Amino acid sequence: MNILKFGGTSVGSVASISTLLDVVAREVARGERPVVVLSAMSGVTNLLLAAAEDAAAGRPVTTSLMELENRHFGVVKSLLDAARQNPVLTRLKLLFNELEDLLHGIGSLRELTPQTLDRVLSYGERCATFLVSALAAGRFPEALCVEATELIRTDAHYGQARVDTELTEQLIRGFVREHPGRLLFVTGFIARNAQGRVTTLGRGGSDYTAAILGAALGAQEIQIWTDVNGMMTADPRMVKKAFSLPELSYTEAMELSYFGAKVIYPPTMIPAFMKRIPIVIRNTFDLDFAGTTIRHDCQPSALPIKGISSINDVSVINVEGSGMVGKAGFSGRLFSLLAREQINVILITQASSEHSITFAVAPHDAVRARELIGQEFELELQARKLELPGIEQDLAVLAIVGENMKQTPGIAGKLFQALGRNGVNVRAIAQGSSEYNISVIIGRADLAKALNAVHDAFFVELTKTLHVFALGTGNIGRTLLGQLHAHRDFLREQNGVQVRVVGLSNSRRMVIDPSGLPLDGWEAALNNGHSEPADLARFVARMKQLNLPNCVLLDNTAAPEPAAHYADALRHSISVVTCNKIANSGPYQQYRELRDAARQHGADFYYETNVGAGLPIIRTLRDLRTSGDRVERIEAILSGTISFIFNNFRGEASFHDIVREAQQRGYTEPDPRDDLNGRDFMRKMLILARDAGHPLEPDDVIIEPMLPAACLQAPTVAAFYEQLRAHEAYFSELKDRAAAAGQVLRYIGQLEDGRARISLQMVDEQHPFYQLSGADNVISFTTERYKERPLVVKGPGAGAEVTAAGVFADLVNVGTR
Ligand SMILES: NC(=O)c1ccc[n+]([C@@H]2O[C@H](COP(=O)([O-])OP(=O)(O)OC[C@H]3O[C@@H](n4cnc5c(N)ncnc54)[C@H](O)[C@@H]3O)[C@@H](O)[C@H]2O)c1
Ligand SMILES: N[C@@H](CCO)C(=O)O
Ligand code: NA
Repeated sequence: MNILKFGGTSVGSVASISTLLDVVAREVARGERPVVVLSAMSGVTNLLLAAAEDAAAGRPVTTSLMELENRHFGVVKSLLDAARQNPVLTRLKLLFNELEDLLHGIGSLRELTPQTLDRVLSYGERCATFLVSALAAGRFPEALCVEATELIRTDAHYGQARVDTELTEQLIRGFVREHPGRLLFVTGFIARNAQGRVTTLGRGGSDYTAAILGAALGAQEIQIWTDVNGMMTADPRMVKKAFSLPELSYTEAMELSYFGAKVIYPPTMIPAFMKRIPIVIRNTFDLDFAGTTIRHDCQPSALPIKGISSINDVSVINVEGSGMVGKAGFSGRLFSLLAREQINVILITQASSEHSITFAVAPHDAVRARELIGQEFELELQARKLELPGIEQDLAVLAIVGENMKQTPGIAGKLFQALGRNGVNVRAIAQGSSEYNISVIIGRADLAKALNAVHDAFFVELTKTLHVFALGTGNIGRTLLGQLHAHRDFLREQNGVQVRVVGLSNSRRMVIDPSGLPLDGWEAALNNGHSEPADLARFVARMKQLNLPNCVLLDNTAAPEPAAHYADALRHSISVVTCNKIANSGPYQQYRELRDAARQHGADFYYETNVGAGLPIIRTLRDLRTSGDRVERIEAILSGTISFIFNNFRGEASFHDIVREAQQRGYTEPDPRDDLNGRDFMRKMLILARDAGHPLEPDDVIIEPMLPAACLQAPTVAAFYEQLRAHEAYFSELKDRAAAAGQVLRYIGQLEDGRARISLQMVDEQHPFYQLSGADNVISFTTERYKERPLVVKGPGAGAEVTAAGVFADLVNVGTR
């Protein structure tokens, strides 16, 4: 035999009541005779409460009564043939008249006692249960409406009465024995005390009714029919990736539902828990969904946690002072006081120094709690042995829950790493030694970010989402977006990463969409009605304000402006990935500041493509240094453009045309003068020198120009190309001189003893840089370990595909090291 409990939304409409009856019919068809427990129609309890308060305040209640009548009558008229409506409407009308008299009584007395309120509220369940049983009678002639006042006996604690279990079980069994073969429709929530007065069972009371009935009758299963797909891994309104849990233990279900997940009210599970009756949470609006089963013998799960619960508004009170140290009974006094005054304490922590106790309460209790402490500890306060506590507001609780956490190291580490990396400050922590709940208090504004970050960290079989704010849609930017689009399935399946581009800007337009821009339709998005004129400061401000987890600022521009925002982003724990060299090659002070900000705020700052595009140069240098090696000398060709020029400047080709070709192939900077005047190379040498441990300033890198002065001074790109043409003779003379000596031209950078220089050289076959083609870069590191033969990295060092690929790799590595 099963207990089927239907919540307010399941009896809220004509459609849901029909479904409800189908569910009952399915059970009956299987030869079962379930007991059905019903809540009031959705909204009705609140309506009754408001009507009672109105009556007590002398306000009219006619509108409320009308609404009540309309809602119930509406269902009867839609679901019952006209011929059978009358007796049902009459009986309902009788109930409404009783209620009206009661409200008039309250109005005359101008008084609403808890006892009377329970009586008023009972009409919600009584009307709904009568209504549903009357509708059911058409399909099941054995249907019987039962008021739980006949079945459940409580004390006189109105509003939240305590059940006399023994007597109640006798009553229930007796009733069922006396009504063999009947299909019972029982009112949830209400009961009766020894004086015969109506009582209610408190919040979630109908679930409790179901559990009491289930326990008394030894039910096989208690089904709680609601309007959501069972219990989920986190609040689905805040965590889009939250998913329904197939199974939970009673403990886990209690831990999860104390916070947030109001699917089931925890105390209601106790009778079921005692008798080990599974509770199945089902969705009336999704019959195919199997639901969540709460049972004592769950299948073992590989996941360390079951879910993350949260309370999105709490206040914290921190009681501090020397008077507490080593003082037995202090916390006893404190918490008895709060208990006596009905202040619910959500979480408590005390450091072993005993110098302070922190506890969290609902915001509406905070001021009173503080006042009570002021009164209770007046003497200690006067003697300055205690400080009058302050109230910290706008806080939230996040808790990870699961029985598998027990005896498993690393869970807390993972939780705090996810929080720390995302810049979420933890204000207080609590974990019981039972080890199935770790709770942290954090700022309310960080809750959504924290929930998502922690969800990503623990449910690793799901994909992690990177939230990217990208600048630049030029040569590199658009190529990268194309690569991300082309590889999105691979990324998700192989790396468990989803890249969501939330913000995109070029120098003209920008667009921000927290749900993610289409990677293949970004051009349209950048120009449609949701986009706006580019405004970097606003873009960055929105990025910070959205406060998304695993957030990355991506700079694919060649502009100086974005660099000014890197440190700010890093300080907000937003990682920065850039192929733009400007930030790393400005004043040394700025270079340092960025690294400090990244380290202090747990964010990543990746810039592999600053040197040698996608070639692993920055990474190699870092690995050498972190493993204790010391770089003695670097020799390198780091201008892909110039490399391409010298590799192709042969025979009849003109210098001018080759430079143009390098630009067309996407090797050059947006302004090719930056390559040919050595500035781009200088930036790379500077970054390498700094990464090798030398605090150089830009002017410290000596550049021997490879162009005649007139070319260097050209005021525009067009003028620059004209000058190149005008100096063809100069270039071919250079080329011929090298050829005559059996050599080739190479523009080479050197770093030795902390000094960096770039110069034009002619090298012969013996030189390791002789053999190059295309836009190859080559770098040779001579170090303490690589002394006899240097470590050499060589390959294409410019071009959109290889550069975008390097940025891609940096992006995917965010948060992994
Ligand atoms: N070409 C290569 O092989 C290579 C290799 C390594 C690194 N890089 C670096 O890649 C970067 C981009 O080069 P590119 O060839 O794609 O340049 P590009 O000129 O083609 O594109 C630059 C983009 O940045 C945008 N932009 C400029 N200022 C902006 C601002 N303030 N806010 C937002 N967007 C802005 C422009 O609108 C454009 O979309 C440069 O820093 C370059 O040094 C290039
Ligand atoms: N313009 C650069 C691209 C790589 O940073 C070059 O030619 O090397
Ligand atoms: Na690189």
